[in-house]
Amino acid sequence: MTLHAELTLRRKTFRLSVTLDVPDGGVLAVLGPNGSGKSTVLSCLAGLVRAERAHVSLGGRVLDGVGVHVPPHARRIGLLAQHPLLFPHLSVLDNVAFSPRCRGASKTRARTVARRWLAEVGAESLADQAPTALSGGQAQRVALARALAGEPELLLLDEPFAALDVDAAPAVRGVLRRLLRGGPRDGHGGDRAITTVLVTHDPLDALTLADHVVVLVDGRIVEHGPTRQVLTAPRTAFTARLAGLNLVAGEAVRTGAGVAVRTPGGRLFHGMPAEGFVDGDAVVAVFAPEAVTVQPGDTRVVGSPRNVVDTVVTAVEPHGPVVRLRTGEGISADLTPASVADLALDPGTPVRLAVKAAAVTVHPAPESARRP
Ligand SMILES: Nc1ncnc2c1ncn2[C@@H]1O[C@H](COP(=O)(O)OP(=O)(O)OP(=O)(O)O)[C@@H](O)[C@H]1O
Repeated sequence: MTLHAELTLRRKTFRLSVTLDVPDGGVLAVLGPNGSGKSTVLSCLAGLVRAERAHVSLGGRVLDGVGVHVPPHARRIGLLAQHPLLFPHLSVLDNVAFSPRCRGASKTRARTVARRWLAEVGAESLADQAPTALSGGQAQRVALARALAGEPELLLLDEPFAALDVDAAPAVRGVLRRLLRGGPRDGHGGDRAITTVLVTHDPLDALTLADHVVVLVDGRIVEHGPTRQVLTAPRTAFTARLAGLNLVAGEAVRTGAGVAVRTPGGRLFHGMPAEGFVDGDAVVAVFAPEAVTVQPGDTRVVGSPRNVVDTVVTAVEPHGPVVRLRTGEGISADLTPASVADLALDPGTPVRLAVKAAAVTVHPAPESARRP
């Protein structure tokens, strides 16, 4: 079902103002720093929190509007939170059967539906267990089965892997990926994917599960678009950090071959324009930590890197097979452990960073950065 939502809410100093659209069967990821309003958006959609102004419709059915506020249980929305919150006094099977029972199914029919959904999430063998006997990953799979057994028209996922340990998360992630990407969804063996809003802190989950993403900062959407596009060409520092990219913001200065970003401190950062700019446009330069070469602070630069930054190391962190160096200019660089040892890099070490202009892409800054 197509979701359209316009939500406005004020809470002391926090103000939320968002518009979301998710096509039928689409998966929208909501990313954002702590306190940016992600959970509030889900609570409003679920009907648990009432926005001051809301227009929410699902497949044309108005859930919130002028004089309309459909209560949570009548919305046909499934919610999966970080913690499974299973009913401790019911068996696994009856936890899942609870959803169809709420929709009026007989006990026998509800249990048949529940068994089918437990099989869908690979938990059929747990049917007779008590929730207290389950591991975190098992309980989350059962909670997912319960959310889906109600045949919701919209699925809300609030950091569904956040409370799982590293061993349990991949299995639940795999189940969700399969379910969100097709598979029996409508209770009658059809293969319609369910419209989903996923709140996550993990860019990989956004990339593997969601078609589109919105980035929420301080209750406002600062970036939106196809997931891969937003995460490979971030426009805000938050998204760049999340995507593991460097971002330098400033105003455009056209140069002979390309464009440079003049930072508020007056530094020029040369790159390749992603689109046409005029001088003074608000822009961001984006480049990968692998594109940054690191030399001792007193090195003469050889070759033709257009961007040279003298700074100091602030942190040296393991990052998969490489070491990520953070520096005083907010620029990160990836090096091999051997290079870090050769260069004797520690916090406080002066370094000279170099980045070729060809490795830097310049994008327009988001609308919010243009406002005074
Ligand atoms: N029950 C509440 N009463 C008052 N203020 C609240 C309540 N819940 C959240 N807030 C405030 O509303 C704002 C948005 O919170 P919300 O939990 O939606 O953010 P979030 O993006 O989900 O954060 P996180 O990633 O930490 O879960 C924050 O300023 C928060 O302090």
